[in-house]
Amino acid sequence: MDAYKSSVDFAEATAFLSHACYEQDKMALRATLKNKSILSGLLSRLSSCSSHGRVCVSPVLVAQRRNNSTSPKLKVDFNQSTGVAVMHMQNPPVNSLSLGFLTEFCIAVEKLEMDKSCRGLILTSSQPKVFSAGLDIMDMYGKKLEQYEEFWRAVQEMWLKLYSSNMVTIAAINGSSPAGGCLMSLSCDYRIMADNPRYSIGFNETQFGIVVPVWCKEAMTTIVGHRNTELTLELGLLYNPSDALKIGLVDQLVPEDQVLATATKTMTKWLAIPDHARRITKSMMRKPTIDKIMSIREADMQQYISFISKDSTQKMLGTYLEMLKKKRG
Ligand SMILES: CC/C=C\CCC/C=C/C(=O)SCCNC(=O)CCNC(=O)[C@H](O)C(C)(C)COP(=O)(O)OP(=O)(O)OC[C@H]1O[C@@H](n2cnc3c(N)ncnc32)[C@H](O)[C@@H]1OP(=O)(O)O
Repeated sequence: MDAYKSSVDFAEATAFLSHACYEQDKMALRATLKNKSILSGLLSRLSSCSSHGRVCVSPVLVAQRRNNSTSPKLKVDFNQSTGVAVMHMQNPPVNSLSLGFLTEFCIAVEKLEMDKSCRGLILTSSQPKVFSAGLDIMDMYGKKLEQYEEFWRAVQEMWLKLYSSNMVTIAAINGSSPAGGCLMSLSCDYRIMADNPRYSIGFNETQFGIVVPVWCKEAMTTIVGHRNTELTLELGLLYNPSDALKIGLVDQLVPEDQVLATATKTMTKWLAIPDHARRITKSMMRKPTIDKIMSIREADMQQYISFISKDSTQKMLGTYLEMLKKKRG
């Protein structure tokens, strides 16, 4: 129950935040989130429900839809005639999933989710050569415990929002997508990747001494099976696009300049299926994983905080950051 409530806390906050698109408002609301007494007041006004595995919030707190909204880290183009939104990630240089980015991302997905006319979401990158570099290591390095907690809650929420979305979700992977970037695309219904051997996708975490959360392992197993998950996660493997296709980590490869067009065409095919039947089926496939994750959400949080704040973990992250920076110098 606590785990469920926590999810609603963040969902409520993100829905509320969609009224307040600017930095000051976001900071104020984040502060509010930390204040349990205010939060419980807000919660009592919130009627929460769980439908087909998707956690949703009371429409009372949901903002009016605004089309083609532009925020600093995301650009959302919503075409009302097709019912498809294209979300361009634009968090330079490498679309790392920072707390700020994840907050905006959750708000944007929540807004689209609540808009009945939006049936499909294509996720892509505005950055050259990179879909997403994964979690922002700066948010996992040298921070206070409460900052680790806030960050991890946003990571969990990003995954839950995408994985449990009622919309058809397609990842148009137009660049490298390691670690958290791979997780983000794995949460979608379909993955189309640019056929460029310079790009890579997978989970490299163990290579620099960290471990993916159990829910990431679960989600990956449902897609590429136990053996491929075992090999990828233990060895920290990143695949080139053709190897990723072979193990089923992506569904289709296309020339780089056709990624978005193919995603749009594929979306039309998916949207030809009656929504209710597709949604119920999606829920049938994903709800067991979502339920499992919800039931361990707080334990997962504690495990993350204790792991990430260890001196040995911090030392390895520091070394990895140095290595990333030296690569350029
Ligand atoms: C119990 C559970 C515990 C823990 C679970 C945690 C699970 C963690 C998941 C993660 O996602 S951790 C992040 C893993 N990501 C990576 O390892 C990717 C690292 N980045 C790259 O490999 C490359 O940057 C690239 C994405 C392939 C792009 O290469 P490119 O040559 O185009 O860029 P460059 O490497 O020069 O980077 C530019 C700039 O960006 C900084 N950077 C890169 N990635 C990250 C990141 N993930 N977080 C923060 N910063 C990142 C890099 O240092 C450069 O910075 P600089 O300009 O200051 O030098």
